[in-house]
Amino acid sequence: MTADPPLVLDIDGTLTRPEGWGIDPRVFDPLREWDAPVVIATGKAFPYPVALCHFVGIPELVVAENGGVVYTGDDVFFTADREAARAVAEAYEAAGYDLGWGREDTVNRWRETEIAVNLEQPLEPLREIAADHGLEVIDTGYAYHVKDTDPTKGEGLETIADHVGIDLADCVAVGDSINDVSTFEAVGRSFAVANADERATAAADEVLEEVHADGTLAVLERVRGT
Ligand SMILES: O=C(O)COP(=O)(O)O
Ligand SMILES: [Mg+2]
Repeated sequence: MTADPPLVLDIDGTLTRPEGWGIDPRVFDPLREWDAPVVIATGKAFPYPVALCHFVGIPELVVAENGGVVYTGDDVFFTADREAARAVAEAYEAAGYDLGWGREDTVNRWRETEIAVNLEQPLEPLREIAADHGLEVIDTGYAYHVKDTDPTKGEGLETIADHVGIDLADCVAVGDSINDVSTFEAVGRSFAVANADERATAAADEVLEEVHADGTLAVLERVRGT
């Protein structure tokens, strides 16, 4: 007997349309019909992956904010220090810079543990201020994330796997950037889409020929029922 393997999917760069932004609608049906848990592991703020699960129509199994927030479907865990990230944002703004998302900033408004900065903003002062506060800055290709070095998507995934009772060795992960490396290290099989950055490409078991959701859809075809 064969069964679909549990999935661990990144959002930006992985479920996106070939042009790089917006969820590709072709992923909705296969994910809703997937016969095993689907974990969404993202750098985005907590409400975004929850909403994605809600609208796809799958149980909410979520690693958000690069591991800073974990939702097992029953319990929420916060595993990083919100105050430190907020202090970095304030110091960056006090130095005359801007997070770059406009006045109402819906990118950070509901963030609980880290801060995201628009890629068009200066990186070096951000890195320096973050380092002064003991935090790191990672570039996902979609934003700079000011975060604790400690929690990762991979650790968040372990929490969910324990709770839901899935074996990480059975899991298949797809991702595109540095924040997916810890996921790739945690699971049995990992795939980097063709648009992935160097770190994700080096960490993945396999690098796909297809970009974005085309890559993810190709993986679903291959691993379905295996
Ligand atoms: O929030 C980002 O910068 C990237 O998000 P992702 O982890 O879903 O690709
Ligand atoms: Mg990504």
